[in-house]
Amino acid sequence: MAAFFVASRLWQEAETRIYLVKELDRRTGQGESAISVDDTLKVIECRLVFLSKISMLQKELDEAKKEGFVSKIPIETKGKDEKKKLLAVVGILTGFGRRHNRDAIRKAWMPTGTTLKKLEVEKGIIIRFVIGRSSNHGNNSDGDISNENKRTNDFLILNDHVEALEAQPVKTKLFFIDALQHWDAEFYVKVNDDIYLNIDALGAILSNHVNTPRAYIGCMKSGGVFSNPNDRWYEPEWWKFGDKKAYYRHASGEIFAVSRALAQFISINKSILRAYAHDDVSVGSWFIGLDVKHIDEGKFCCSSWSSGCSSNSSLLMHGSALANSKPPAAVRAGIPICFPQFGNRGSLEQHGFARNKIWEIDRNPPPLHHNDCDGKAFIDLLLKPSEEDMRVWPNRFEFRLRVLLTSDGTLKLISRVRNIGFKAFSFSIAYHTYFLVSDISEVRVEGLETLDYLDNLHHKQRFTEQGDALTFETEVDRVYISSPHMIGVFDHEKKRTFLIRKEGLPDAVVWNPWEKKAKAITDMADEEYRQTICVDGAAVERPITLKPGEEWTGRLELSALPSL
Ligand SMILES: O=P(O)(O)OC[C@H]1O[C@@H](O)[C@H](O)[C@@H](O)[C@@H]1O
Repeated sequence: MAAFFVASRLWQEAETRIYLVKELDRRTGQGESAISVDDTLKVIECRLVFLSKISMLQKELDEAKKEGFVSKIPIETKGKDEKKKLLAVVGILTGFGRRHNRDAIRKAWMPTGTTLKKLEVEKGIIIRFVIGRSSNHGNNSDGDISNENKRTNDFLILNDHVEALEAQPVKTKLFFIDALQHWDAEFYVKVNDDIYLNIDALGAILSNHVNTPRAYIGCMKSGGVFSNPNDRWYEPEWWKFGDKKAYYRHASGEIFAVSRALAQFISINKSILRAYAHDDVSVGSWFIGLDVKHIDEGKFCCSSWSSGCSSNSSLLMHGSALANSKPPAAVRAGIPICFPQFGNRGSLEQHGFARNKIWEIDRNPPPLHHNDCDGKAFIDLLLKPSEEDMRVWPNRFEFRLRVLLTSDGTLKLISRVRNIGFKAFSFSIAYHTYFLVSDISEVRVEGLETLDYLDNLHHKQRFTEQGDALTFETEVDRVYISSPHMIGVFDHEKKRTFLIRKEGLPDAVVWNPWEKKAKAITDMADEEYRQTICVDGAAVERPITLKPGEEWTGRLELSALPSL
């Protein structure tokens, strides 16, 4: 075979040489060429080598395409340059049972309707909820999303993706691929559907990195791999992470951005990119070995008041409140539990008796939902009615409260009230949460716009909130009815947002006593009303009724994030 190749090559060369000599003579009319025949042969040799290299490369390219290493779709450049490139596509990964979260996000930070379009045109930022299909295509869940989208027009539906909790890494991958196909942007940003985002600030951060090649921006972390199946972040393939079981550097999953080049890399290599149990770790793994610029952006460190995003974040514990309070007595600080009555809506003492009691430690609580076990630091408390309580409120109950601090700094309070008596009873409840703010005039509460509220300062009359967001210039004491699951308390001066997430607590109480009332409150210094805002997850307007043996659960989650 090799001999045949050499012989035929020599024959070709001899033939070419004779042809060339004749051709050169003809063109120059001279007996000798200005370029020697040998030189010309070198040029031809070169050309032949090039041609064969090109054909080899073409073959390799075809193979690579088959393997999925390179895109099969030619990258269109024509036409796209004429359009202005977008700054970012923000995908909020959501699910079928998450309608409340979406509504809360629409109310809290995501523009809707024409404002969404305006954001796109003026700031080059596209925002969409990202969702797949149900396993049983066309069922109610898909129909509900289609209907919601007809109204809101703010979804990116991944038709090739089947929704499942464990499929989040694949969904994140598909988001990048789909978003890239739809929009040509500098960055593609993935966010969870339970975070608060300041769009302007996001735009500013991303604009700073437009010229950074292959940027991967997020709250960068590494740390130990969770190898215990009971951990929320359990990684079944923990053994792949070496003896030290430590993650490589990756951006925390709540929010992170990748530049267009990285999104393209993901799109091209989709079939060979490995998905681990969680999307943040998976994305980090895809970039190992690439020349990627990991940008640690502290402002992306959401939901964490422990990991540097807000060093002095805390719930309100005024010095004066602590100094003056002597248990058992209500503290106007922290999170007193108002139970079984809210305010003076009943015959009991103001806010019920639970906040004035010493609760016992519950050493053996009945099991909780696994999502309520994701913190290493927690305490279980138990309140049972005393004889004195039974005299004023003759209902037999057990109130179990788990107070839990998750590893990402979220404070969770999970209440379970069980009727252990023989007759039904009704109760109201509020987590009377005191937040520490820089100055009440710098504070804005979002998520309550357009809602109806009962105004405690006007005989509990019903009004409708008119403003875009709630700001404070005077005393406020209101119960907002049927409020969203998520409410944001913004502190402009501190550039910090408290995020309140609640379940089983349809109402939200907002209270600031203002100057005059503050002076009358013994455990609040005269000026402390300025640093105080209470926003409570509550069930007030419609008390909760429990029949014998029934149990009610209510959850409150508080996190502090930097307002970008
Ligand atoms: O002084 P207390 O009993 O702790 O209550 C403080 C305030 O708590 C709020 O939740 C009520 O809506 C207000 O009416 C009340 O004044």
